[in-house]
Amino acid sequence: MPKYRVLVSDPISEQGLGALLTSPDVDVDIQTDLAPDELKEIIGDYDALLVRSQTKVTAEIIAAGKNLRVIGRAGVGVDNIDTAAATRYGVVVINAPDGNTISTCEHTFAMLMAMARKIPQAHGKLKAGTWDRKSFVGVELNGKTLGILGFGRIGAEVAKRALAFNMRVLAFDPFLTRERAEALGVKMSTVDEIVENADFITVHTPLTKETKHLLSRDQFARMKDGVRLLNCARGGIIDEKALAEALESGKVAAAALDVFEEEPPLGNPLLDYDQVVTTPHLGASTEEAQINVAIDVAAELLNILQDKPFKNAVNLPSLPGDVRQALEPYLTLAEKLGTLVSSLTDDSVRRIEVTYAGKLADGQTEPMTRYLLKGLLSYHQGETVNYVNAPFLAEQHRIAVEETKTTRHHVYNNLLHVRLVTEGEAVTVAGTFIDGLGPRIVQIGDFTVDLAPQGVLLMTEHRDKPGMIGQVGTMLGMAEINIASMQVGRREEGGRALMVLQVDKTPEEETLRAIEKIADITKFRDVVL
Ligand SMILES: NC(=O)c1ccc[n+]([C@@H]2O[C@H](COP(=O)([O-])OP(=O)(O)OC[C@H]3O[C@@H](n4cnc5c(N)ncnc54)[C@H](O)[C@@H]3O)[C@@H](O)[C@H]2O)c1
Ligand SMILES: O=C(O)[C@H](O)COP(=O)(O)O
Repeated sequence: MPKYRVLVSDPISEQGLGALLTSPDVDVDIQTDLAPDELKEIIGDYDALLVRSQTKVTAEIIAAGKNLRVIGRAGVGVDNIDTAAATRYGVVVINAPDGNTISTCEHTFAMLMAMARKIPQAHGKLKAGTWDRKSFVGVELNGKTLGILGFGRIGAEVAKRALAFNMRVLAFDPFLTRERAEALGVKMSTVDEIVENADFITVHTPLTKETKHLLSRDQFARMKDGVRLLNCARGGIIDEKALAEALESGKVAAAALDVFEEEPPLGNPLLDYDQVVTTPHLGASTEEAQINVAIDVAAELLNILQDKPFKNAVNLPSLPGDVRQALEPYLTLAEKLGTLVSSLTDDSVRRIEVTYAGKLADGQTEPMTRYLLKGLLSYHQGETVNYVNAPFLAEQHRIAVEETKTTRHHVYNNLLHVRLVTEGEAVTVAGTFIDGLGPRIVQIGDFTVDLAPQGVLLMTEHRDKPGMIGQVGTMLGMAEINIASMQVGRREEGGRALMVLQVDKTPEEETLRAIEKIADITKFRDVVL
């Protein structure tokens, strides 16, 4: 009996989806002609949704996906998915960023050459019966300058091919370093330098607030006369109205467009220009790319559904496999400490102060804080909290999160110390990971303890006096609750003391309340870790 239901709502290579289609854990439904309302109506039945760029995964659809855990995009761009809404609802969004790089780069190059040599126009005329050689004089790429805006996977591949054609390549990307540019034989440039010096300009950025209309009237005015532009990334990076004007004036000699601000671009005036070479968003449309992206997204989707590590999440920081493996024990520890510290107070949380000490301070701490918040919030909010939405929910509850790192600790080689501050009190816990022993809780309040963070914990704060352990033990015995381990500590003889019992199952409410009422018990808590 399959455990998970996956809906595929866009055409995705079935060959590539093999891992999902053959998994006994998964039931896959392929329905590629759903209207938005139909999708909204059925999405509640599925654990995962798999799309390309056609399906608009809106906040409304995500909200209706009561069981939705993951949205997979068989491709790069996730602009058709409301990722902010997915984060709010705790849904992981994954993509397949590598599988269509070469296809899109080759398509860009095909468009570049088709535009330079007017191949589609000549082809159309000849097919229509006219042998016209004088209207289709093109330009060479040899010796020309290509400007690349966005030097990620596709941009860098385009550069390699342009260099092979003896073009000079100028590149701008906020993450491009001089060393990498030099190693690849391209000149690191500013947007202005590209705009003013390039004969051809191609864009390979995502569409964001910053890249929307990256090339617009201002830039066109400063371009070389007769410049040629390409967009095989996302409609809207080049301002379409400004482009039409520049084509009209002759400032831009030609454009090659695979993507549009509105798709399909019905009635878009750009289609009327003879100088515009165009394709209907075909960058990733090769047999190879479609199989690759489907294989990648199917494998990741399966990993997520089966609670295995995954790497291509768009709304979660990605961790390389070895980093994740090294962090794994601390992630569990952090989550358990979050739950434990939450169980120590009834007040509403204002601030959480996390200190990473010793070895822990050297590496990435964000994932541990994320797991800590998940443990902390799910103590009160249960399963609605997960690793995706925990930081968002903490922010929504106005819980300030403060992280401190200190590379040394006088006792432990690594220590995760958590102080939770409420309106009226502050509670503290700490844990460590000891090789060969595993994760340990080493502090509760101001008491030193040594406990494995697991199972049912009963914790009392009481006055140190004879008979306290006996009374609690007797009550548990009467309720047939077995005690697996016990820790006691005190500040001083006759002063405040702590007792932590690890028991085999959670006692009935009646037993818990009876223990709470024992004279001289000042605080009693139970928690499942
Ligand atoms: N036409 C298609 O069918 C098709 C296929 C695949 C990808 N794409 C699109 O191509 C684009 C690039 O894909 P990729 O796989 O190379 O992505 P990528 O993430 O590897 O590269 C994008 C690069 O753009 C850079 N960038 C972001 N903001 C920038 C800015 N303001 N100025 C300059 N650079 C900026 C980023 O730093 C990054 O290096 C995306 O928009 C993707 O959706 C289109
Ligand atoms: O971002 C992408 O991967 C491309 O735009 C491909 O989109 P498609 O899967 O709809 O062809």
